[in-house]
Amino acid sequence: MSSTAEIPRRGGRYTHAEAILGPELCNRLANTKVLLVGAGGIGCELLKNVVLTGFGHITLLDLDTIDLSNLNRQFLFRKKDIKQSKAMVAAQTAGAFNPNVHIYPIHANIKEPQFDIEWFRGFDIVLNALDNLDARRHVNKMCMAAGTPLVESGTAGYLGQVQPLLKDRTECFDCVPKPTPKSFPVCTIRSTPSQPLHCIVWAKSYLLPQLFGEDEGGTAELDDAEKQGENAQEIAALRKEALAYKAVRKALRSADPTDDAAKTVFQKVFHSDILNLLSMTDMWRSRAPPTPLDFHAIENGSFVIQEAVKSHTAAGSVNETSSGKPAVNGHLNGNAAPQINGTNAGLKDQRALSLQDNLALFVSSTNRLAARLQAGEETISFDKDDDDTLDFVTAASNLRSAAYYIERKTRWEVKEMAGNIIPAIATTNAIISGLIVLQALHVLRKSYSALKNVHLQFKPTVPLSTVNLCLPNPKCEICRDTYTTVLCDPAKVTLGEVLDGILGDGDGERGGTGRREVSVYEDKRILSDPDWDDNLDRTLESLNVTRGKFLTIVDEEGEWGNIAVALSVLPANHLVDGPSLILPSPLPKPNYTPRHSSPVPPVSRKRSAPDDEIEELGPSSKRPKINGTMSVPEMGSPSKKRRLEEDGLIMLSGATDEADDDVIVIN
Ligand SMILES: Nc1ncnc2c1ncn2[C@@H]1O[C@H](COP(=O)(O)OP(=O)(O)OP(=O)(O)O)[C@@H](O)[C@H]1O
Ligand SMILES: [Zn+2]
Repeated sequence: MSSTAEIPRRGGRYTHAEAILGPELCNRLANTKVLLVGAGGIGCELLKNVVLTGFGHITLLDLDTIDLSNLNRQFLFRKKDIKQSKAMVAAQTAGAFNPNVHIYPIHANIKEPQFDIEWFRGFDIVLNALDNLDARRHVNKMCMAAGTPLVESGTAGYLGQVQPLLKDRTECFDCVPKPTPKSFPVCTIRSTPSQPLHCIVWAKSYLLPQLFGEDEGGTAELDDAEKQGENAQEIAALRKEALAYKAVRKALRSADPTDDAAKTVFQKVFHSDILNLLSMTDMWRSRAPPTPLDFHAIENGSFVIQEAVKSHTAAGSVNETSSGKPAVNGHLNGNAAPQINGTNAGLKDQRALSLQDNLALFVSSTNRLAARLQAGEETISFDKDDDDTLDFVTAASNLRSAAYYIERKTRWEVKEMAGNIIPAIATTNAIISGLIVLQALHVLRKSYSALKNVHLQFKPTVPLSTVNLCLPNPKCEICRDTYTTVLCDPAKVTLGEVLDGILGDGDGERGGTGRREVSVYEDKRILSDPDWDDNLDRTLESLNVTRGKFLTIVDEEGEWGNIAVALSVLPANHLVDGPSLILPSPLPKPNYTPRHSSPVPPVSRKRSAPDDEIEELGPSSKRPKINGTMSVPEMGSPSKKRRLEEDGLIMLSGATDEADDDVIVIN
């Protein structure tokens, strides 16, 4: 990106901007480099704003292509642009609004390795216009590492928020833990659904991936459920059921036209699996047992769903024939009124579907998805804008609902629920985008006291509220780490070389914090600890630690703060026979907080705890949480656990153990 000196901006299109911003900032904007991440609902509005305000160099990044459903609010796109890159089209459309600005569109995922810390350092400010937590957290971490100011934003229906995030001055995005998305116990989803959403989650997140996703073969979800104390017998039955998917997956991938793959799937999931569950009589003592579905009976309209009387049911049994006609004297218990195919008016998607309709939709969508696999698509995952997957989830969830006497949903409702959709409102996006630019201008002016968290709220009399910014959370694992960068060739440099280089000898000219007991992590993977050095002689590349990733060095004694080492590539003009590793200068010096005023040797400290039954450990919150392949208890690294166990100590882990996070009980 060039930083050409621009001609001073006077008059014309900048008259108003100059009057508001003042000549200095107005001119400075011409050379300002801004990164805009996301060209969706907020992104389109925001791009228009930054272009018209006169930000001179705008890099616009988005991974997606334009979809029909974007056109109602992403006004830089037209119908002819569908399937084109959002970043490219948005740049082209908005570029015409102001010929003095340069827009550099990138069609890519912001998490790709080339967008490393050096790349983020190249911007004066980053503006997020994203729609998911994962990408937001990634950009937050990169901005904290690079020291580049970030303005975060989000909208949901009528609500919106803008939050400026500056390293060391304000909270970062991760200083406050975010609520985890709503989840359900595995057994509710897999055996005992009681709400439409349970069946939709089952169809979208379990059945669709089992049939059309990657062949994982693993049952990690069930292992977790077992650990959490869910019904062991039920888990065993579910394991058996999961194994039986192999044959069904094969049928879907076979090109044999005589194969009735959709029927095979139906038989397994709506008949055999339900029969299996019914054999577990204990499960149905206090709840109504589901009804196995019958393909042919539904097809010819003779299938009757009959639920045992529930205490709150108004009268008698609840019956429905598969064509949708009420049978006997029943009406559906709280269900969508049974509708006969085609008789209820309204849009196609909002039509209530009879059992027969759902069966037909199930067969047709399964066949369409199977044809896609056979045409070479390796895996298919849910996308609310992909009609085949939406039809499949609609039909499968409704069939399951029928088996469990649960209200069925229209395709429209399933789309809303499966896509976690809160209707996007263009006006909300427009207001939030305006506020993002106002906050960005405060950042560029360095008017830090003017920075605010701004909320758009559903209160007609006070639509906007502001909150003063908070200081960083001292325990934050993202913005309290000390960041540094090494430039290296990961194919040649070993983990040990980086570690020794970064820690230095502690008192020599190079500085550093010296040799000490540390563990090294890459994201959630542990790569070494004081008692486990097997990886130190391995190259970074062989450990899959490459450009764009971070090595986090954690002091075993919890006295030094974490060092996060960002990996970048050697400069373009680096000599071929030059060193493969360029260390930062000076070396990073994280905060040092001695835990005891008079140092006590670690071993004697452990041994001298006899009558005190409890020993305090360093703050676990400083450690990256581990829940990847190598599972490490939250309270310490594997070596610490090993050492303590050798000393006859037991580490508590798991939610059921009744002890403080930081407590070890002596056996
Ligand atoms: N990791 C990422 N890298 C780059 N762009 C991303 C990333 N994650 C999300 N985005 C982009 O952020 C934008 C968010 O915009 P928005 O919330 O309007 O979503 P949308 O996908 O356009 O609309 P909807 O979800 O309602 O269909 C999208 O264009 C999306 O492609
Ligand atoms: Zn933080």
